[in-house]
Amino acid sequence: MLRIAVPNKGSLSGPAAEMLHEAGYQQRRESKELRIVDPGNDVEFFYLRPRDIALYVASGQLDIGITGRDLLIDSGADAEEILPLGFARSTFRYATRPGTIGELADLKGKTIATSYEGIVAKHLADHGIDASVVHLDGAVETAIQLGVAQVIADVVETGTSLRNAGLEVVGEPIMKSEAVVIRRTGADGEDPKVQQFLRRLQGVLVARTYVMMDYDCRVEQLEKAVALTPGLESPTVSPLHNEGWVAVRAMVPSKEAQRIMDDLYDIGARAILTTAIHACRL
Ligand SMILES: Nc1ncnc2c1ncn2[C@@H]1O[C@H](COP(=O)(O)OP(=O)(O)OP(=O)(O)O)[C@@H](O)[C@H]1O
Ligand SMILES: O=P(O)(O)OC[C@H]1O[C@H](OP(=O)(O)OP(=O)(O)O)[C@H](O)[C@@H]1O
Ligand SMILES: [Mg+2]
Repeated sequence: MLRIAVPNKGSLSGPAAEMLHEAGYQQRRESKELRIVDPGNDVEFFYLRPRDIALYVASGQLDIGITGRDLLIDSGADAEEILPLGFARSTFRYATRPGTIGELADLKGKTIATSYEGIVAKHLADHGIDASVVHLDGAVETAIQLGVAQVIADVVETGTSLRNAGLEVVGEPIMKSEAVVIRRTGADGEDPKVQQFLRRLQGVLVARTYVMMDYDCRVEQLEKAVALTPGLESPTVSPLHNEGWVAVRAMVPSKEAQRIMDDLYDIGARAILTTAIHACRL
């Protein structure tokens, strides 16, 4: 039975459970459940603190886990990313009061508050900057106002928390993060159970980012039309009853669907439809 770690709280937990549900796995019914078995899929889910997941996976007790890339790197655990999942996207950045720090080198001698000591210590060491790091559990933005630090290093998504605290970012992002599937470093990459799990999640990712597009066009316009909708491998082209016309079917990225429909219309395609993809295996 495949043993999988899933975040039990925080920004990762809702979207992770939703993705697993879309991939056909049973999920817990209430947030106090710490472990469930899905016998139909031969999988056992353990609901753990996101920050602990890399450690459990590195220990070899659990086969794979879902966590944040930033949490994985911060943990220093012997685990590696095998599939990015596209949710809980964020950057990790230094921030301070406007006008206090111009560039990275100005961090020298400062005290930096963060919940991600591992990432910050490594970044400072890589840049040869000698600064102190103070660990806080959360609400790090308030540390400057309360005099615990002159600088913070924290997760930034919309920037609202920084603005509300009257802070501005310093330098470029230290890293970009999103939810990722991880496994123990060097674990068997061919394990069929793991491969099947990854294919299911990849199917959800594709279903979320592509739509199916159908349209009719004149045979003379087919090459131009196919250039607009090349599909993932190649579009399906079927004859229509009306001579000189064909029906075309191809997957297109959802974000580009409206532009592609305009372009197809301009070259004479008609009856252009898009439909959602609910699941797929590529
Ligand atoms: N506002 C946010 N937007 C996107 N991702 C976020 C946000 N806040 C945290 N994350 C991501 O969530 C993961 C941290 O999850 P964790 O549960 O430890 O913290 P949290 O979501 O801040 O929850 P809490 O602080 O309430 O426990 C990291 O990968 C981080 O990048
Ligand atoms: O750029 P934003 O969109 O404002 O998002 C970033 C904020 O979200 C998270 O905080 P959370 O609400 O989880 O509280 P915490 O700081 O206690 O973890 C993170 O730690 C930042 O503070
Ligand atoms: Mg938080």
